Amino acid sequence: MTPVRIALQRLPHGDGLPLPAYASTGAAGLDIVAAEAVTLNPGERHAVATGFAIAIPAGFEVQVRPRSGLALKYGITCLNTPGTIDSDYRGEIKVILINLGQEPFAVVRGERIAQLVPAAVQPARFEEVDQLDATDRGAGGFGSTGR
Ligand SMILES: O=c1ccn([C@H]2C[C@H](O)[C@@H](COP(=O)(O)OP(=O)(O)OP(=O)(O)O)O2)c(=O)[nH]1
Ligand SMILES: [Mg+2]
Repeated sequence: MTPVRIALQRLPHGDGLPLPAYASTGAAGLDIVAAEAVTLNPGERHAVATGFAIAIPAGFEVQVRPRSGLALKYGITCLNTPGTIDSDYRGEIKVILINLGQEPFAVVRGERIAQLVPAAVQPARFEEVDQLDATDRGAGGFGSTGR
């Protein structure tokens, strides 16, 4: 599939850092690195700078997702996962990391901290009605089909 082109502007503190990049041929996400060094104590969160801003074409979004290795080994994840980058956002991309582990975690500048997954957006319009159509499930949810 032809990749969608996303313009990227490097910010001064992003100097020398690699661009978002796929770590393998079939990777879904492009890994992004921290533009700052910060230590997260257990339970602490921080919007980690990436040193770049982007202009996503209309009709697309970019999701910010955690890396499973950091989550499994250190309890480091994205608090708002998946983070949503709107196509009209022109500020710096930040990664809201939280340390759910037991030990302090040092984010090193240049270390891969998350991944970006571009996705098509389906616009919708909510229309108020008096009655919804009936289904077998009805209002059942939250474990209604069993554990
Ligand atoms: O992980 C994230 C999530 C969001 N953003 C930026 C891009 C996004 O377009 C903007 C707003 O994000 P969101 O809509 O999730 O947050 P909000 O609390 O609704 O803020 P706003 O009122 O600015 O939309 O913040 C990031 O840089 N990283
Ligand atoms: Mg919003």
